[in-house]
Amino acid sequence: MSEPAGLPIIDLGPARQGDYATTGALISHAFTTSGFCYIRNHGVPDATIDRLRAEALDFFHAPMEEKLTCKPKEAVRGFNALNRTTMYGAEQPDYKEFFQIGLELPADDPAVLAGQPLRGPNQWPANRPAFREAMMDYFNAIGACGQVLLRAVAHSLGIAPDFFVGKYDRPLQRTQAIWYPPHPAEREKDQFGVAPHTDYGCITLLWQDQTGGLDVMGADGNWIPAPPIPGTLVINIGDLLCRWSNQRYNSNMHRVTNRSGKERLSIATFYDPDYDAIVDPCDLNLPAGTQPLFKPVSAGDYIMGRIRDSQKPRTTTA
Ligand SMILES: O=C(O)CCC(=O)C(=O)O
Ligand SMILES: [Fe+2]
Repeated sequence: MSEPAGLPIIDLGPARQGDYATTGALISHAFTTSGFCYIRNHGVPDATIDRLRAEALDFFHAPMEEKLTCKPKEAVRGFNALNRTTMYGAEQPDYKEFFQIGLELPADDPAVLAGQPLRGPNQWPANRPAFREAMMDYFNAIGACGQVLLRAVAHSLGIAPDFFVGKYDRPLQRTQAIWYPPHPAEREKDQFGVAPHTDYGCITLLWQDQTGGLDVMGADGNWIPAPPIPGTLVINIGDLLCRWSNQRYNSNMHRVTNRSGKERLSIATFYDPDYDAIVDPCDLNLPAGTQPLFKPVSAGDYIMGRIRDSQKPRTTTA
């Protein structure tokens, strides 16, 4: 398939071999314009994706009582039923279910004991070892891809290739299997799977099934479809990397609708740094004479603030 307008398909192969220059230049172009690109040769095996897809669908098709046994104890891990999140300014909560994991830490890990947000053991369903294995396999494989991307991004900003990976010792990686039932006909007009939003963190890596439904904001204010392209992932940057780069990189609006009449599955990974990583534009090779637009902030505090905001109860007009 050819490239959708404005959304280049970038080969990650050279970067996986340690050549960040070619990939870095292409990434820099994509991130300074639409903020989105596709990548191929991403290194996540097809078998890893296929297995997770099958296991995740099986889980989402299970009775609600079973899914609710892994209701999140804290903000992020486990099963989230329909309507759990609302994007800022949206009229309706998002019409999606999702199951989310993060870095697996034991209950007696010091960060967990200290009550650090976004840390903890994952909430797994009791009798689904294959789902658990498939999620963990994917989590590790997509994390490895994220590391390569971080090196290419660092190169593209003119800083040492290891700058970001040095801040991803115990990353706040959140991987979600997201299930979008078809929108109910009576709510089609104002209903989104995910309402228009920008992502919160640094880099998002997305696999999507063949259904379609993701749109990205074009420079002219019109939505550009970002259809599934076999063998690729969709990559975009979030608000934290936009801030870190002093707005050289664009964290762009996007949305999901599912009017296909069928279910849609995607697997999104928000690949973000250590909780205490300090995000300071001054560390990212600011061009001479440029003033930082943002004060330093801790990655975890920033992301947690955004997650809490998305989960606030809202009065809806519908
Ligand atoms: O499911 C998708 O295609 C995108 C989801 C998304 O944008 C998000 O969860 O932030
Ligand atoms: Fe998003």
